[in-house]
Amino acid sequence: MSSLHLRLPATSANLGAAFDTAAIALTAYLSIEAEAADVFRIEASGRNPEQCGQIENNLIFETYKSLMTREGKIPVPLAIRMENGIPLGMGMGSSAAGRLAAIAMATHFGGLGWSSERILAEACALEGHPDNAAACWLGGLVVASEFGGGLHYVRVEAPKAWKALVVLPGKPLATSEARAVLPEQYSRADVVANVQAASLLGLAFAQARADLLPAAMADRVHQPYRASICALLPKLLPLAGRGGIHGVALSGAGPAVILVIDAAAEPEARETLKAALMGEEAEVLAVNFALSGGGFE
Ligand SMILES: Nc1ncnc2c1ncn2[C@@H]1O[C@H](COP(=O)(O)OP(=O)(O)O)[C@@H](O)[C@H]1O
Ligand SMILES: N[C@@H](CCOP(=O)(O)O)C(=O)O
Repeated sequence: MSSLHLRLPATSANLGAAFDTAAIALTAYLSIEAEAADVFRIEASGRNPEQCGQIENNLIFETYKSLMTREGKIPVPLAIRMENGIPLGMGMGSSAAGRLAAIAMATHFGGLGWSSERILAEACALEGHPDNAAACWLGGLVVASEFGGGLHYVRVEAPKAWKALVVLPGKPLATSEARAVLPEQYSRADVVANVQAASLLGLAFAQARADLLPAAMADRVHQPYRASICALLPKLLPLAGRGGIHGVALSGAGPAVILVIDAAAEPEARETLKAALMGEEAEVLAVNFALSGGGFE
């Protein structure tokens, strides 16, 4: 059987108000070369190589095996060579990329015949929200809805003049933990504020309206509750609209924070960021917005 090569981008979900709805693909990648083998093997390099290289309880192998079994196939053991550019547990969509890789491998090695749309739908179901998986598979900025049990989405390309600085703290945070702090109910004022911001967001990206980003990336649904477990967020939120930085939001469920900046103003944005960090240890990852996702067909 032929080998399978996959290249899946990191994603930053929510972008503030578009909680569980929008995400943007970034130019940091999970690359995988997989082939049928006698036993399961992984050779991992890049970020978090120990965790990525574990055979037991590995998200990718577990997802692959459970899908194959569910579809009545014997899970063919796989040998994987992985180069991982997506930090795990930082809010950059590593689990969405990993799950999509597993589903694509089950499709290929199990001969499932699933379309690209079906692969994406399976990933959204496993993730429990469609944002990261849709942007990872399709590229660009994707707004997705699960209205009526189906997946509905639209994709736009981010303005070429914009890029992002993703600010990573030292310790990861599991998405499940960051979801557990959210309330079950919200006031009408909070919901209206988020509908306004999220509606602006898509149009601000589509029309390159950097002036709208401070308002379009404001959020009252998840960030206020996650601020206590994502220490960089309250420090960096006030930078929106200042010193070359257009908008600021928690990246996905955190703990990383994404700054949308003018590419031409990167040195100024870095200076503004450095001053706000006040010597606090953080890695700054500069990325462009990825136009292509990992999907095939
Ligand atoms: N390349 C990978 N290889 C193995 N496991 C992975 C990989 N990427 C993600 N994971 C699993 O997903 C977890 C992170 O998922 P999650 O908490 O949703 O954070 P995020 O998606 O923001 O990185 C990791 O702790 C690990 O269990
Ligand atoms: N909408 C989700 C996004 C989670 O993204 P991740 O990259 O942190 O897995 C949420 O905010 O919980």
